[in-house]
Amino acid sequence: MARVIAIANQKGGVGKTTTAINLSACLAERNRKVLAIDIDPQGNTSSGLGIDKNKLKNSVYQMIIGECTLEECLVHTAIKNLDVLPSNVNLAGAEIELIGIEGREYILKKEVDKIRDDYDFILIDCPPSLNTLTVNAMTTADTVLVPIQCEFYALEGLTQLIHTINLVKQRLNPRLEMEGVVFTMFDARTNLSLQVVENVKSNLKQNIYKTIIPRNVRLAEAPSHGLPINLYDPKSAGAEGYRQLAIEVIEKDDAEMYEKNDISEIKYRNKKKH
Ligand SMILES: Nc1ncnc2c1ncn2[C@@H]1O[C@H](COP(=O)(O)OP(=O)(O)OP(=O)(O)O)[C@@H](O)[C@H]1O
Ligand SMILES: [Mg+2]
Repeated sequence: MARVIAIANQKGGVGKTTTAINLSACLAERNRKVLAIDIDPQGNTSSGLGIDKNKLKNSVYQMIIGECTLEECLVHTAIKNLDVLPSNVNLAGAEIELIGIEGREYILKKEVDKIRDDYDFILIDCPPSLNTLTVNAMTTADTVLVPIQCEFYALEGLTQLIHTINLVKQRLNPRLEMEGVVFTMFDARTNLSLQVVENVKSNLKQNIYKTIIPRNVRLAEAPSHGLPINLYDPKSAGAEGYRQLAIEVIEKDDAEMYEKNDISEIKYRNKKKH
């Protein structure tokens, strides 16, 4: 059954979408079946994976307001093992349309529950706010992955985010856990990047991924070609970073599954390795 990871941070421009695109693609490259869900009206995960977001008949918006099913908005990308639920600017209207609708926090979960068994990982790219769409993602998810940009204001807003995660856990999704924090846009030439990493490590009790994503211009260029980094420039430092992160995410997921001692799942995964 898929591990569902919401990629969230209400701070803008910290690398949520870049992580959603490239972690999805690097997990798919390791033979995991992946669904990337774009619930940001900016639709950058969709376009970054080569989907023409303005030509969609069905998107997450139609699914959220009940006009289509998940399967009707699913797109199989040209990348092996990788599907996308795309979004576009229409989704910006959903927030208002959902006001007063009972169970609006569970709309995404109800759809995703139908296809959980079809994937190994489902990654949800959240918008830069703690709105109904982000709450839908957290209600659907098993864990929340928080990208943190290596810059001076890195920790700003993190308390609020952790508070929101705890609220969702108490009231809507008791299963929800913190996946961990991943540092993005690390610049080895500056002391500031190093200071931010040290500061966050000493202040945060959450799991912190060992992999640190470097600042790499190839990562910024890749979306304009509609390609993830492992296809756009497989030898770049950015590709190396996201491949390493994918390995860590798989190892964490495997370790938790072994802890649960789920024999059928262990057999299934052992087969995937070969
Ligand atoms: N490691 C990196 N190296 C270089 N550029 C990066 C890196 N990660 C992200 N960027 C660039 O930084 C900008 C913001 O990244 P991204 O869109 O992933 O952030 P975001 O958190 O999804 O933003 P938003 O909050 O608007 O959704 C983009 O232009 C992206 O190409
Ligand atoms: Mg984004």
